[in-house]
Amino acid sequence: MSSSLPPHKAAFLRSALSGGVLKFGQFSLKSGRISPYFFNAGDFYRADLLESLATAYAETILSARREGLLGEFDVVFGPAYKGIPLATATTIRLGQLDPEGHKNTCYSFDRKEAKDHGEGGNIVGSPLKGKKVLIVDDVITAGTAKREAIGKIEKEGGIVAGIVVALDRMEKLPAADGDDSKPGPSAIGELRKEYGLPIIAILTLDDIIEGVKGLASDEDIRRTEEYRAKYKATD
Ligand SMILES: O=P(O)(O)OC[C@H]1O[C@H](OP(=O)(O)OP(=O)(O)O)[C@H](O)[C@@H]1O
Ligand SMILES: O=C(O)c1cc(=O)[nH]c(=O)[nH]1
Repeated sequence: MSSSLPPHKAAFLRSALSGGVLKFGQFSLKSGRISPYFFNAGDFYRADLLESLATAYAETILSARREGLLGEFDVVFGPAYKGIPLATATTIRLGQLDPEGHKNTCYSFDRKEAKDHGEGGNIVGSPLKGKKVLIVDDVITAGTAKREAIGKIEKEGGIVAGIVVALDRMEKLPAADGDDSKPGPSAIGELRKEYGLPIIAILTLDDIIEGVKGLASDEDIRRTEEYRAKYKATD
């Protein structure tokens, strides 16, 4: 493992590789692109992997707070479905790593379909009214799911404080005319501009390429570098 990555990034990358969460090969993305690498946060389902995932999110959040990149928040919100374990595990870990700052931090998540019996509604966990809410999710591909989550939180009276994701793929949005050779912004860049929110990633594609040297094959790294050169966003 390259030592140039900060320890929490290196540890996260190591467990993503050992748990098969980060894979190299040939994968079709939501955008239709064929990618030589894929990161499936849904594969962090084993106790040790989930613990390392929660640690990576919590440490990234705490270090962003220390560096002034992220403001205060009361609630960690995970958009259904894959965001749900991320939000609950991150909330527990924040409380363990920084009890003074986070023993009262809450979690919340949405239902994909509103429940019309029992307690009803489409939010589970902490009420959001008047609360500062941090969204945690796995990746941002087009930004659609994050826009939807922001809409739901604001509808409940919450104030979105920022977004934390596991991976910034650093790639440009697909061009409307299908011509991917033109330069363009990333979905993360567009969301930052649109909402003026801090958006923080545990790992970027640059971190992956740097960190997997010696762990992935030269061929996988070369194909990933080629992919980065082809699709890298301008922001
Ligand atoms: O639209 P974006 O903001 O770029 O994000 C892409 C999202 O799409 C997927 O989730 P999906 O909404 O398919 O739900 P899931 O968590 O149930 O898989 C994926 O897990 C990301 O969270
Ligand atoms: O763009 C996607 O569809 C995508 C890429 C990735 O690395 N991981 C993921 O869950 N989705």
